[in-house]
Amino acid sequence: MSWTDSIQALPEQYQKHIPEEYQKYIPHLWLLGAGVIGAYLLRGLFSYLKILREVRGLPVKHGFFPAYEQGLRARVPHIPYILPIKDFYSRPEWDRFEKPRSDLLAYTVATQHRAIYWVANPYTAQHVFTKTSLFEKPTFHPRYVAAAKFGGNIISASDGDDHRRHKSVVRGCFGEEIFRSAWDEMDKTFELFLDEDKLREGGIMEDVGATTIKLTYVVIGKVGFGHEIPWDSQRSKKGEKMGFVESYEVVDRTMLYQFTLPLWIMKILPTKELRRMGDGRTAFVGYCYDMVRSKRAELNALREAGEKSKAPVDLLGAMVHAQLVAEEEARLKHGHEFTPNVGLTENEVIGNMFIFLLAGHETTGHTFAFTLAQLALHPEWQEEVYKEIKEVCGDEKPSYRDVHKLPLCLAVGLEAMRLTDIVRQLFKVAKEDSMLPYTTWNEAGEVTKREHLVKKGSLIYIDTPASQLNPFYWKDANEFNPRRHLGADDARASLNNAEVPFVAFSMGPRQCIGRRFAEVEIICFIASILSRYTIHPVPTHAGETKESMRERMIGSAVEDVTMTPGKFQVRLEKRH
Ligand code: HEM
Repeated sequence: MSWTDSIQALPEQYQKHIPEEYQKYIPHLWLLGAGVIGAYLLRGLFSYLKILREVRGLPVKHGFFPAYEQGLRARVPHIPYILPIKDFYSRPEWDRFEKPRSDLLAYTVATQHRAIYWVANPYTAQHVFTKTSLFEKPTFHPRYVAAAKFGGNIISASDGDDHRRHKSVVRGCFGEEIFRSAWDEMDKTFELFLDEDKLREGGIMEDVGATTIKLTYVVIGKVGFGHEIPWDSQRSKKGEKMGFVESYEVVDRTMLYQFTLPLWIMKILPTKELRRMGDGRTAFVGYCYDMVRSKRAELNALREAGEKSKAPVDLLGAMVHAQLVAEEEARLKHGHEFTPNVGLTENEVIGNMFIFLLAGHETTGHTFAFTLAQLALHPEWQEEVYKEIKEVCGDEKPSYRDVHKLPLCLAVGLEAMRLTDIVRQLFKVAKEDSMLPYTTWNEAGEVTKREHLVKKGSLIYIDTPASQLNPFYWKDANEFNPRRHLGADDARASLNNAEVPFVAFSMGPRQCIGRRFAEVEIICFIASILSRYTIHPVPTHAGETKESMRERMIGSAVEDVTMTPGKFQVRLEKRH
């Protein structure tokens, strides 16, 4: 029997469903299918060989699937060559670069037809972030596609016109009034926390990560959406429509599902939890639309009455306000009422509010937790910060007017973030062929500066945690030393004054637009807590070593959407 006969013989049970006159084509279909698969494999092979040539000269690791995705790599098992998690991810993060003695690594991933580079050099990172003619944001990446689910937004916007359009409105949100509001709300929420958790006179802060995330969540609820969020969660009765606070809480708690599952899946699958997620999303989006429309009507009414509106003190109001300003400017420029394509659509305003909720509190809440852990382990820095607060505020309670005078309060937060980076993976794609600088070193630690030719289309992953632990750039990289963020004049921590480029907020035109907002929250929180309390670790047994406590408090953190602290306690002792 020839091989075509045998192919024809194989799917016999299916053949009877196919009209007889077409049965003779079956072998051709098989051949066509085999040809398509063969062509795909051949293309894969050629592209793989091309990539191997491109990455020659660098330490290279191979894998079949992209086993480096944050949120995935800490959860799935290591399967050599198929899902080689351990080749792609290490803790401490610098280890992966230390062993091959290079702060630039290359990966080939069979399912991705492009070279992939990992950067752990802060200057290379700065180069990639700021050379916008050479590198751009890969908005095709699933992370950004998912983030656009609730409406186009600044984080998912492509570099250039689209990003500029979003930024022109979103930038308008982050003015002095909003920063003051962030301070005042953080201050109020800190007092609420002391009362609710009965810690006014000191005591054990039970689950530090869960508490600090609540603090920033309450603050973004008020400063983002203008709503008072209670300390404890709310639940509507069966059959009742969710109120804003409950829907906000449901969406926030299930953010990963909200960005990955379509609404109809949540509605049809018969699990209570998924249906609750879907109901939460529907209610939350509805409230956002109502809020945007009523804010717009309110501000428009003021404009028509010829009254000047006050700068809003919540982000949603500020965004609607900034949108109206963009439309007004276009009107003045073009001289007519109709202003199409100016600023953001209503859908995009909602999309950006989701981003504020996503980016605006988990990041800062986790930073607070790691900062408390570092301070508990370094009482000497608590005293330094206390001295700064006393010199600036005396016996007065720290307030927003002191925000520029408390650099060390901010620097402890930045240093905790350097040692435990929060966002962790930042991506770029090469727009052109260009040279990427990097460093190698020999056994004796002698450094050689090199360059590697990166071809157009390659993916560049900035490994922010490893960049911030690179010992060839950061002096005593594993030491907790907040002063390294203050610059030579020991003055400002916030103006990229660190001893080498600090990449936790990214850099260049796509750097974190909420950075100052986060910084104000950090300064307020640290000044509030350290002006009144000293912070202490809670050992599990007498004589527990500092190393063991560090491991429990910081080393137990796991990667999720952001770096998430494990459960640990600290003890607050009231100062007298
Ligand atoms: C410690 C706190 C924070 C950290 C570590 C942080 C970090 C980052 C990083 C690394 C990026 C770049 C992301 C990328 O390129 O994919 C980013 C972007 C962004 N962040 Fe933050 N962030 C923080 C707080 C905030 C806050 C409080 C807000 C808003 C209230 C915010 C809003 C944003 C927005 C809107 C972007 C997109 C900027 C753009 O693409 O132009 N972030 N953030």
